[in-house]
Amino acid sequence: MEIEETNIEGCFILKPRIFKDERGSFFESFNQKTFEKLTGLNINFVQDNQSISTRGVLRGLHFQKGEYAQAKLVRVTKGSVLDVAVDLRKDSPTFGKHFAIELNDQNNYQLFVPRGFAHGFVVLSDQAIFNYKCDNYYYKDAETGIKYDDPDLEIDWKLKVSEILVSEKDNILPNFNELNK
Ligand SMILES: Cc1cn([C@H]2C[C@H](O)[C@@H](COP(=O)(O)OP(=O)(O)O[C@H]3O[C@@H](C)C(=O)[C@@H](O)[C@H]3O)O2)c(=O)[nH]c1=O
Repeated sequence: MEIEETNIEGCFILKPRIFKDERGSFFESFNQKTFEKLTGLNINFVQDNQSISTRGVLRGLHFQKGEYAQAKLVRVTKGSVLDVAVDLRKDSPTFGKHFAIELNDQNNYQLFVPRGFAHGFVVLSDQAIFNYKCDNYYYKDAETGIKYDDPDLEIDWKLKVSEILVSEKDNILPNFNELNK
């Protein structure tokens, strides 16, 4: 496993060591000891999630408020997505900036998104299976987010607007500036 810190402090790309042989391939998708050694973090993941989506589906940008905030370790086990993490830490030099990366079933990269971020992804392949670990439980009443096409965030989602499909809930999320009032 190799690790790369992104332009946003605390946000890491994890690149697994993939063993290939005549049968196929193998990699460790999570190893607590390695994760702690490489990130220097002591995170206790308590929930694993999976979603399946078709091309153009955009889930996000989501986060849970206050004490319900979640750090996430995200990856794609089928297909390809553009994954985006937006820094919402008010004291951060990269507040309001985002990091975007293509995660797919070829590179098997994982993105670690700390607490204090909004997170979302759009599916670039016909279908994608998205898997992630969270360090805090889902809590419906704490759910919120930012509208994916927020003008201040300037995220390039790589697809045409007409190709993007969001849930009703995500379509009425507030803008970034409303959040900061
Ligand atoms: C996220 C979540 C949803 N649900 C339920 C609520 C709802 O009925 C159904 C679908 O929920 P959503 O529409 O919120 O699912 P989704 O849009 O996939 O939400 C996820 O998006 C990505 C980008 C994230 O970062 C995640 O943290 C999470 O917010 O699943 C749970 O039971 N547990 C959970 O942890």
